[in-house]
Amino acid sequence: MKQMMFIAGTETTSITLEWAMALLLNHPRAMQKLRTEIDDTVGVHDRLINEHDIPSLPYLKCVINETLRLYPPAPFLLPHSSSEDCTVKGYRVPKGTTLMVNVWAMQRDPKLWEQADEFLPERFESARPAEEGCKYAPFGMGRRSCPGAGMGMGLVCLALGSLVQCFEWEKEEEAVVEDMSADFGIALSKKMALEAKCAPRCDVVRLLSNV
Ligand code: HEM
Repeated sequence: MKQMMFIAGTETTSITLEWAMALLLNHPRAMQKLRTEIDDTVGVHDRLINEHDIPSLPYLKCVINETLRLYPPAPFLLPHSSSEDCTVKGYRVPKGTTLMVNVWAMQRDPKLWEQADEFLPERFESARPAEEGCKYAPFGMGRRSCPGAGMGMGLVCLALGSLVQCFEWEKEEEAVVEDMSADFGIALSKKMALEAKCAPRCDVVRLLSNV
């Protein structure tokens, strides 16, 4: 069980972080808006962002929700199996059928989302992910949805928030950052591993030594 939680919890969070950083590097206005929110709420020099700051950082959550919409780390969720014969919208599903849910397609469906392929974190400012019904499900749905959703969001918030709070970021190689193609499999990873340059904006060593 411990091993399963480790596997399920590490790749999903690291993949989300990589996509989020790539999206922010390609959208400097969003990067600046996020940095301003963190600077205004947490500051730059005195302390590192911590879990108590997360409720006061709505745009950080919008950025992560929008990243999970465009690049859900588990694009087909996990395979499920019907426990009974049933009929769904006229389709007969015999007991024992393996069911895959294509959340990647649902979350980019232009019938469900305006400017579906665009990175617009602001779309989550008014919408609450839990109220988006079946069109937004990066953690799955129902009884077998991700038990680590809260922890996963918290980890990505802290990791992304720290990277933006502590460093100035620049693209290393335009082509690599701008190429947002994905490797589709059980996990949706970035085909070209992200490379970026960073420079400390605050006394990172002193701040980290206080952790
Ligand atoms: C951004 C972070 C994460 C994302 C996007 C994510 C997403 C998912 C998804 C889509 C599923 C399958 C749900 C389904 O098939 O309906 C799942 C299952 C699971 N996740 Fe996560 N996850 C994340 C983080 C974590 C963390 C941090 C942990 C644990 C520490 C975790 C533990 C698990 C476990 C144990 C399952 C299997 C649940 C079952 O089979 O009933 N996940 N996750």
